[in-house]
Amino acid sequence: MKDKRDQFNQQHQSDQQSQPHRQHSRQQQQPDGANSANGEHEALVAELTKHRELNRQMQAVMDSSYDGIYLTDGQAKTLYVNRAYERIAGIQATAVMGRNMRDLVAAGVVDQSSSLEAIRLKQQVTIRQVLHNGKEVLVTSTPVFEKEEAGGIQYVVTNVRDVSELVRLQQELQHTRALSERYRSELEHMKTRILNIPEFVIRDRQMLRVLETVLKVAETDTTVLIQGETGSGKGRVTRLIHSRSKRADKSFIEVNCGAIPGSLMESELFGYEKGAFTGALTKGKMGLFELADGGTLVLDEISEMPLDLQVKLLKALEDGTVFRVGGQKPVPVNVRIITATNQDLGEMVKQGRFREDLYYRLHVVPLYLPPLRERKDDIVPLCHQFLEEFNRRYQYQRHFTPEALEYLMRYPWPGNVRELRNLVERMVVMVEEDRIRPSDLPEHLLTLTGTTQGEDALPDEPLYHQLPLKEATKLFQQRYIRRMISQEGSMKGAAQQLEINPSTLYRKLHDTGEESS
Ligand SMILES: Nc1ncnc2c1ncn2[C@@H]1O[C@H](COP(=O)(O)OP(=O)(O)OP(=O)(O)O)[C@@H](O)[C@H]1O
Repeated sequence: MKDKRDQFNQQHQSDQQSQPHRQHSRQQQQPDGANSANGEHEALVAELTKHRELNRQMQAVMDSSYDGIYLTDGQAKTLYVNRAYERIAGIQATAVMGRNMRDLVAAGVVDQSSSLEAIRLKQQVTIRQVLHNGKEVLVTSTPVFEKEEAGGIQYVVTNVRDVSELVRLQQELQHTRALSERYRSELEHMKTRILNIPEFVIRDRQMLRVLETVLKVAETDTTVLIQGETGSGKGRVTRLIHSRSKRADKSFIEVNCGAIPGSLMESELFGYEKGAFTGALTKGKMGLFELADGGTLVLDEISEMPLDLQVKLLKALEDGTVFRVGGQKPVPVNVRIITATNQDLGEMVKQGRFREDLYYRLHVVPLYLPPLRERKDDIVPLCHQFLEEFNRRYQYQRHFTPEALEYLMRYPWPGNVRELRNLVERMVVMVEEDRIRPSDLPEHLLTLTGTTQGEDALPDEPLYHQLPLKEATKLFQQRYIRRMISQEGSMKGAAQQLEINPSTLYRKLHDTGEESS
């Protein structure tokens, strides 16, 4: 084949070289008056030249194609293969020229023929072929029909693409993906160890990211706003920020804005001068801002702060000074403020229930702690942590069976980590054997798994059996209070409805019997 191609090229070149000479001699030889024969002859020569040029172009295309090209006639007899085909198949063109595809399949040169299929089906066919040299190729055969209508197949043009490289790359990619997935999970495991926060159990990826941000902002004095459902760990995060900050050895003061009556909040936060109001101490009193000077002040349930006080808080944050109630001169304070809430503060701003300017001032670094049901990876490690804690405390060797853990994984945990911690403690204390099985779990947990129930939902009857009356009353109270808070939109509103004061409501809501951690 190569010889044929070279012959073709040589022939073509010599044709071109000889052409001007021949034209010249024709001009010399033509007698005058023989114009018409002359014209015809010239047209033929021009036509021939055009065809030769076209042929040369086609040859160039075939030779420079990276894909193999294989041409057969309508009976599958090989007419032509290009250089790329020789390279891909690792054979000389002469080995297949003039041979029928049926013979080549029978001889094992190729395992199957798409040209034969295209002839049989009279349409384009694509197959994957394995060549005798082991290469994997993608072969597309296109039949070319004779000009006459209903004519048979004149040629079959086959494009042969070497996909071995592609397949190898694909395998490599899969391997690399698997490897990087393994590294990623190892890295995440290592990260928790590097973060070295033994008291903080985290496995979930979202939480790891939150914790990374926490550790980054801890070193700065930025205002942090922590949002998340009740029991999701906001309190823990605030303590972590303080303990990792350069203020760690200074005061850390937490105040729950929902637990202080609005009328007292200003004097609690900013202090008062002597004689500021009836009942005020004669020498006046420092506020929490002043007490926290040099350290960290946590304003929990910030959504409960009255609007007029929000203005004063913003001013204190902007100026770094506070005015005591009844005081005239500003008192400079150096306090890092961390705020926390289980309400959607952005939504409250939209509803005009929280000042927008303060929101943006607090929102410098927002942190969102996802609810436990959205970070199920944390459930089992948290269980183990709490089991360890309570086994140590009560001198037991309790453990959950895999089936019991399954239930814990499926439960929606409306009270988040706090609820999980309480449940583990209850289980450790109440079960008879060391194994904690599904039958030991509270009924509501068994019936609620797989469903989501709002945290304000009141428990079903079965929840109470097995529980001592004191426990059951406490549980009922907490759920009832939560429902009232979400109904009223604030702790204060709920306290009013329930005819108790906000600090009692707050205490009852958080009365878990747990040690403060
Ligand atoms: N990642 C954690 N690892 C270990 N214990 C945790 C974790 N997150 C929360 N806890 C524990 O869960 C309980 C509830 O957490 P915390 O008080 O921080 O929640 P909270 O979001 O501040 O709740 P609330 O909004 O009701 O005040 C605490 O006992 C806390 O120590």
